[in-house]
Amino acid sequence: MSIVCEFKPGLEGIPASQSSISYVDGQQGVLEYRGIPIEKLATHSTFLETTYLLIWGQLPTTAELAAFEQEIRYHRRIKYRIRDMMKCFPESGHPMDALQASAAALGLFYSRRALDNPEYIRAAVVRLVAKIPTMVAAFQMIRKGNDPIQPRDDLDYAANFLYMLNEREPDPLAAKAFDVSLTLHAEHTMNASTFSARVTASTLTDPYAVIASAVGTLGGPLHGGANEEVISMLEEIGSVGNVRAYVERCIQEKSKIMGFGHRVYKVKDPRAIILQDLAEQLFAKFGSDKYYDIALELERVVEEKFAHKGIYPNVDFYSGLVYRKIGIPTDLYTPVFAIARVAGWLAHWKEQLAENRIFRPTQVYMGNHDMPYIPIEER
Ligand SMILES: CC(=O)SCCNC(=O)CCNC(=O)[C@H](O)C(C)(C)COP(=O)(O)OP(=O)(O)OC[C@H]1O[C@@H](n2cnc3c(N)ncnc32)[C@H](O)[C@@H]1OP(=O)(O)O
Ligand SMILES: O=C([O-])CC(=O)C(=O)O
Repeated sequence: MSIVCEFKPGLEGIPASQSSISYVDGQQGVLEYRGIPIEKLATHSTFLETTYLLIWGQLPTTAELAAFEQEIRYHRRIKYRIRDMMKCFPESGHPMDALQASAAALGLFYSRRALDNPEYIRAAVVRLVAKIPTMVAAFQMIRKGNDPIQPRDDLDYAANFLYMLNEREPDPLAAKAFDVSLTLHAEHTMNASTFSARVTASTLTDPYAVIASAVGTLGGPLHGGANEEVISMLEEIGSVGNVRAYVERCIQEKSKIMGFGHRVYKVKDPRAIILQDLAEQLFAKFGSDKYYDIALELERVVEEKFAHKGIYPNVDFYSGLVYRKIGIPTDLYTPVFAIARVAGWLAHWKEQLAENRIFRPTQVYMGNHDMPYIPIEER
């Protein structure tokens, strides 16, 4: 019996799972993790506390959080074989490709699958949350010709990453802004990379393969890769006076304006509002950014031209301006997004395992039937 159902390109509006991890109301601009509004988490929580919330379903007690933070600290280091492997990567390679390969390589060391054992799940969560930032920072050091910087146990998660990246302790405001940005990027319902993670998880493969497949999906310019593209676009526009002509050219050529539009949000992304505020706090302390005025004008002109289509800044629009002020190189913006989204991917991995059925959708076949086989000499 064949079931006839309507094909929806990009599976728009089709539920791919039941989930209690996060919630988005795209008309009202609401995002909640486990029912808690993102604004509250950005103000009161930390990335590691939020990670715990996403993965284990409730906010940790003081003791639970301390134990989790301690485990993460303990597992931050990466094996020398992983560092040596990274030294063989071409310096010109994109850091997202380096991260995908390195995440997959973790499976070589820890691939024993005990997916029904909560201790195995916790160990995999801890290793991935702890080691992904170390791998991102290590590739940055290695491609500059330096040895990776060892993590520092006296620094918290965000400050330690910035330290490993720049070889100096970050300013407290920069570290705080980075931590908030990680919280904002940690999870977002059934986006492309999370869907990819859940499909991979549903085959009961190891969690390192799950994360590697999600990293590969996040990198595309229509998804997490847009944060890097936004800065290239602001560079190309060059001045406030060029903004209108740039938008008009995009309309004429039917090309996408990076950092705008979203499958779910039809208003300004609530995370973009918080990121813009973070950027302004950083500018107030460390001086403004010449691209900020261009970004503001771009937002104004896009709203004028596209409000009827519900196209507003998404999470990728202002994040790059925050990262630039913190001193993160442009091609690390998407790996930094991945550091955060690992939390959401792992929450979905765990949720998928709890009620697993392998993903195996169908297709609408558009080809021919019963075609003749034409011998090669007659073609
Ligand atoms: C973390 C994240 O992944 S956030 C998203 C990051 N991606 C970007 O910023 C890239 C730019 N944005 C886009 O490409 C899209 O808005 C996406 C991929 C985010 C969402 O795509 P979809 O839901 O498939 O929307 P779709 O591409 O069908 O666009 C719907 C309409 O809005 C227009 N539109 C959507 N986004 C944009 C944009 N950024 N610039 C110009 N027009 C746009 C489309 O041209 C289309 O117009 P039409 O109906 O007249 O043909
Ligand atoms: O939800 C989406 O489609 C894209 C995404 O990951 C996000 O906005 O964080």
